[in-house]
Amino acid sequence: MRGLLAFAALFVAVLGKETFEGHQVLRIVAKDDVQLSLIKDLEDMVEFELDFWRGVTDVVTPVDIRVPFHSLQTVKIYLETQSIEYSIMIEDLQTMLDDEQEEMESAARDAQPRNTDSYDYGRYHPINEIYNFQDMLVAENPNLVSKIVIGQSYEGRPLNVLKFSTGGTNRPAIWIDTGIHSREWVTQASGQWFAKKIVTDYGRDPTLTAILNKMDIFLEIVTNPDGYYYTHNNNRMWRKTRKPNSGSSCVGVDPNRNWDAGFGGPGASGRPCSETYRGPRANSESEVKSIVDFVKSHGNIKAFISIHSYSQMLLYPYGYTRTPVRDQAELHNLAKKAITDLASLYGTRYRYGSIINTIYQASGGTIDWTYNQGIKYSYTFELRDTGHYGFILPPNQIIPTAQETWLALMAIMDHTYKNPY
Ligand SMILES: CC(C)C[C@H](C(=O)O)[C@H](C)S
Ligand SMILES: [Zn+2]
Repeated sequence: MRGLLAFAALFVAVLGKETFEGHQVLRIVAKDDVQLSLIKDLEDMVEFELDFWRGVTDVVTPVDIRVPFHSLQTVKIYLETQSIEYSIMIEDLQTMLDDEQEEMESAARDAQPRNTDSYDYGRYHPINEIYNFQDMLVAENPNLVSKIVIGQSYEGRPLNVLKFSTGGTNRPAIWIDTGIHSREWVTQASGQWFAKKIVTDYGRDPTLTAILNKMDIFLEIVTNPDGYYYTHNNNRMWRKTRKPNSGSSCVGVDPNRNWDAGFGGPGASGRPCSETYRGPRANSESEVKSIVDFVKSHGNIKAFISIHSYSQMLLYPYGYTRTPVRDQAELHNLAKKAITDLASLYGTRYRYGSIINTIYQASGGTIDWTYNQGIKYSYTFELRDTGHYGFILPPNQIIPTAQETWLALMAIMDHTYKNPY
């Protein structure tokens, strides 16, 4: 096995594509708070190179950790000697990634779609295909869709935002972003489906038509383009931006810890090698600063929805403090309505609540900042699944995920439309 891994390391060195032979994802369940803190201690054992797919929340919520082969035995002994229960959620990550790659390669051999009707929404697309999709959608719907570039990523890729508008000037608006964490592929895929759904349903669905006759919708599908490109070409597990950190060999900042809301407080890391590294200062990442500048210059955004995966949760502020938001009751009730609508399609069950009470403390987060900007209807989704596949959700779940999520989005957008403020 070690010989194979040495070869894999060589393969990475030569072709620059990280492989994950022998990596396992462990699902760890703490019995009590003592065990929970022992699990949390693993976060600081940097030599294990652990990747927390789902962080420490509370005793009842499992923690999912990707453990590289070289740390597996030590980590399992650490858990077993403390009688901490764990199961192996993914036996060999590379096997799953090989299946995913095979599906993508066979689909990529199909002819390139000539329009957004023949575009395959049921598979994962590389960044150039998503950019082409955006341009086709705009060309096909010139009276409804336009593309604005709100900035550039660190590596110089355009930060494209699709604007859906039926006229007016600076109308009250709804913002949706997907893919700010690049490895959460079901979100960018769902974002493409949402874009097509909007142009398909306008003029047909009375609720959406009413919304778009009075409000605009902004949709940023590839919110972290450098990271997304990197997941396709170098490291499928990449989450952060791709800007180098001075003084460190580790690259990237967590773009969901880089906002000026409780920035630098508990719930983010000051270590550049951490997956939740907050960055040297708030808005240090152009991918974040570009949205900040857009929100401030627009000044009339009424709902802000940032879409992640996985865990099946609908979250509202705050993440950085236990202080409830002023509009907690309304946001809680709306979240309940939204997840009820979501579940009505396929029975997918979501948890909901404030970030800090439902998942874990997270500082410098997107929707904490947008809420503090006065955007009352600020939500974070965590799409499918609850961990069986995690970030490697099979493509046959893309469309069902997008369809059910759309029902929740419509609930939030309709409420925003009917409750102007
Ligand atoms: C609001 C936070 C807790 C969401 C979470 C994260 O950024 O860690 C994503 C689900 S990855
Ligand atoms: Zn995320």
